[in-house]
Amino acid sequence: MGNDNADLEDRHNLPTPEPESPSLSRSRKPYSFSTLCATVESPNSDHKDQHGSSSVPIYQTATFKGVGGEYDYSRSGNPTRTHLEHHLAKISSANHAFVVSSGMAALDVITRILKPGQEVIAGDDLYGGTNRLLTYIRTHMGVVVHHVDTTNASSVLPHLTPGKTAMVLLESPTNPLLKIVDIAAISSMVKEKCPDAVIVVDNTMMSPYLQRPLEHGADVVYDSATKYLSGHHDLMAGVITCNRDDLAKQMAFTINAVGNALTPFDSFLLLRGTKTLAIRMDRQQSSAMIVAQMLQRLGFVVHYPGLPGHPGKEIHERIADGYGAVLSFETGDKELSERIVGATRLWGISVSFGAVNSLISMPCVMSHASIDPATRAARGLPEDLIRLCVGIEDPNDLLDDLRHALLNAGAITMAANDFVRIPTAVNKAVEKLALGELPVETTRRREDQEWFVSAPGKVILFGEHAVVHGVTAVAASVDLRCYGLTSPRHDNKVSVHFTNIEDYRHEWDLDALPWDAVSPVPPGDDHPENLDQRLLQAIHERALPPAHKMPPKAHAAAVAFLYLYMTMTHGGERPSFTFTARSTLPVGAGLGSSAAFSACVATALLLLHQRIELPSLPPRSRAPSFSSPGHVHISHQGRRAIPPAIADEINRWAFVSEKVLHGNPSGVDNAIVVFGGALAYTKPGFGRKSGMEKIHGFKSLRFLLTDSRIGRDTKALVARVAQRKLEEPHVVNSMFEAIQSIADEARRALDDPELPRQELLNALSALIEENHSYLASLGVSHDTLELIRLKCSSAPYNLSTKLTGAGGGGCAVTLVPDEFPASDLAALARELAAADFDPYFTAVGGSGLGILSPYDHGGTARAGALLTPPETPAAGPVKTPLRDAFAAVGNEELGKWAEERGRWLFV
Ligand SMILES: Nc1ncnc2c1ncn2[C@@H]1O[C@H](COP(=O)(O)OP(=O)(O)OP(=O)(O)O)[C@@H](O)[C@H]1O
Ligand SMILES: C[C@@](O)(CCO)CC(=O)[O-]
Repeated sequence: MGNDNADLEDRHNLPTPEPESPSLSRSRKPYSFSTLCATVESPNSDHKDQHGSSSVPIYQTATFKGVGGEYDYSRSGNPTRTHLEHHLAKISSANHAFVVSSGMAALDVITRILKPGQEVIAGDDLYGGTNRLLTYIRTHMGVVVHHVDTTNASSVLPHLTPGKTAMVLLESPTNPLLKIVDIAAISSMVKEKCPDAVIVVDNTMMSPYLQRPLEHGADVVYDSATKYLSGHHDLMAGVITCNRDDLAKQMAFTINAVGNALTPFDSFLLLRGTKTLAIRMDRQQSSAMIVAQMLQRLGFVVHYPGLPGHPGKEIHERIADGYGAVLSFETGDKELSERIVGATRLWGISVSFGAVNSLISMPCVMSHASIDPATRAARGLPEDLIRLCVGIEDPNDLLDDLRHALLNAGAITMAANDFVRIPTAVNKAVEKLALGELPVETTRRREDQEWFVSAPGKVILFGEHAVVHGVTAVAASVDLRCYGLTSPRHDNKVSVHFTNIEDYRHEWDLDALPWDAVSPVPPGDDHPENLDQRLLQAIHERALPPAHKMPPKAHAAAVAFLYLYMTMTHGGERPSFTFTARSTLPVGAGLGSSAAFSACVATALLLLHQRIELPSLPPRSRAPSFSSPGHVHISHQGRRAIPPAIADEINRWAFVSEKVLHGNPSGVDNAIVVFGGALAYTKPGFGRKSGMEKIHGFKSLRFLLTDSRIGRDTKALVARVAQRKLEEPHVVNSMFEAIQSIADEARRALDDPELPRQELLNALSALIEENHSYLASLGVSHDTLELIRLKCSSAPYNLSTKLTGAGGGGCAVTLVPDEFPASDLAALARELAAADFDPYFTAVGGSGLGILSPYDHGGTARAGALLTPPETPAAGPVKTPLRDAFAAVGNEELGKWAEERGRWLFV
């Protein structure tokens, strides 16, 4: 037994120390959630480690020596646990946090607030263990428990009895049906009628990263920390947070009295797990969305609040910051579900969720088996329900394994090179569709609305050409964009309209396309590394006029469009629409017009072929106020409105289009135009660390871009360099090595916060000159580019210039120092224009790919900005509210006009 004398007991009533975290007291901008997670601070100066250990030590001791110290017995208090509790209070924005031995122990502590005769209102779709404990307190403690459908906030009202209702227990989203409860609405309703009732929320499905119910009226929140908070399924723990001192005091008493506080070692493990909560959760929920989309596409009834048409989506987005990583789906047949679960290999069959590894289960036979079948049926819990808890594995592996399991179990089959669902006797999805029970959004065809997308161009500062051969390139997006608009047609035709290329139009009868030559890529799969030559040949020979009979640029663009259209087709769906492209970028001038065009085509086709699901608007709870309706660039807390998994998918398909247009692209152009900002990009397969890294400090730089107006062909120039490398490998390779050093040095300089500004600019200028001289030696400069260089470098300008992109004409980029006089810049621009060049001043490092949100009915969108309204019947007259204006608006106004159409979601 511990020392329970009154004095000590008093000390342990409120063991959570007052947070002295700099994040709370500092006057600077508060840290974002992931930073708070990763930085564990001492609760107060008494807890500073004497040796300065950077990880909180495990005080693996039951007792502490001495009298009158802060700690005496680990049941009552332990330094490792104190650190953990302080950390959890900090990330939960709570005044008090307690950690106990499991999530159920947390609920046990909370329900001990109740007294016989009092009443509890709880949801009817609760976790089985919660249900079991509530049944126990009902039968053993004389507490009355009402189960109501809390997804309908007003269902709580009839059971609210002042003086009797002591607790309202909520869970959102519910597990396993992912129903959404309006925590905020219920809280205010309860507070009004029964101000003494304690509102308790089980937040396990979300974790404090995605939802903090204390901010929405809850009094006490608990999490099973066994799940997301720890993340590794290597401990059991429960967390209780609250702001009310009286409740905290009561619960602290119970924890000390019953002795269920978390052990020192588990406290250490949990603290460690919590540090990576945000990063795990980001990955897990983006993969969950991909899995949910695939299952929905196959025709299963999927429960996931991130899917359009989910009944609680809007409420959830108001309260939470993400959709979580648990979803469930119905197959229509319990035995089929059992076969599916048994056939997975990567998805582990297990109860629980929240770990880094993915799990699959059937709630009715596992986690919810403790609820009797009749009650399950009464609460609408389908016996065939499969729950998926998505981990951090590669999403493609997860999709692949699930598809195999569905295939092996006989839930889907392969037809016309695509997976399709095999109807079951009790195919609830089909029944619901037939009965019109599914929400309109789910049933409305994508092609019946207009989709408006855009992508920026790019400027390569260092490493073009060499990047194709494995050298790192440094590049940034430019603020000139390509726009793509799809407008519905109902005549079984698909057409393209390239306004920048002689206003070229072409249409195809969908049935007349060379379908025999296509090998579609199933949704979720990657396009093979090499292009399908058979399809390319068929497109050239059977789908388009000979190249010399149409503008060559339009020919190339049409081939890329059709190649992607046909390769993405699946499930026999062939959407009929017009794709219109317009660009404020000069086409074929080295500013990535092809990559921007490719990204627009890829995005539009992924949407129309239902291969990506557009996220709805970012949750509003912590979103900044959008000063401009056109820029929902960062949704909130540094997370963006288009999730990384979707951006990756768009980037992969944009790369395929680039391959069609360019032959052997490095991938840098499409990466920049999709992800925006500034990147150091290294192509994989050359023994160097590949991938992309964000570069900071680029946005503040100013550049002048000058179009030489000499047309050139990137494909031919890239091929020329490859040929030169074959002929003189030593010479060319040593130039590539030198360019690699230039890129490395530029990155180091840009990343060095201590480097004085002037030194940075001097270093970049020297590197620009050096890089250009290697490109000239590679044979990709041009007389006009040398003339531009000469003009810029002569007095009084003295500016450094290099070619950018493929060279051979196209654009030059000139670094403009901060203090460069505006009058000189204007004079230089005049001089360049007089020599028949086109100078551009454009911002760099801005937004990447954007999609005009189709969900924004009203909001900040201006009147008339709606896309096809929801009531448009699927087969009704074709509505194309954007199309005519898009084609007609002047080039100068295009960017502004696009911005004003509504709310843009960006990568
Ligand atoms: N707005 C557009 N409409 C239709 N096709 C376009 C458009 N913009 C670019 N393209 C396609 O991309 C091709 C231009 O690619 P190219 O690589 O030669 O130029 P770039 O992308 O501007 O330069 P770089 O690749 O060096 O950055 C065009 O020939 C055309 O096929
Ligand atoms: C010339 C090149 O390096 C850049 C074209 O913008 C080609 C590529 O990277 O694909």
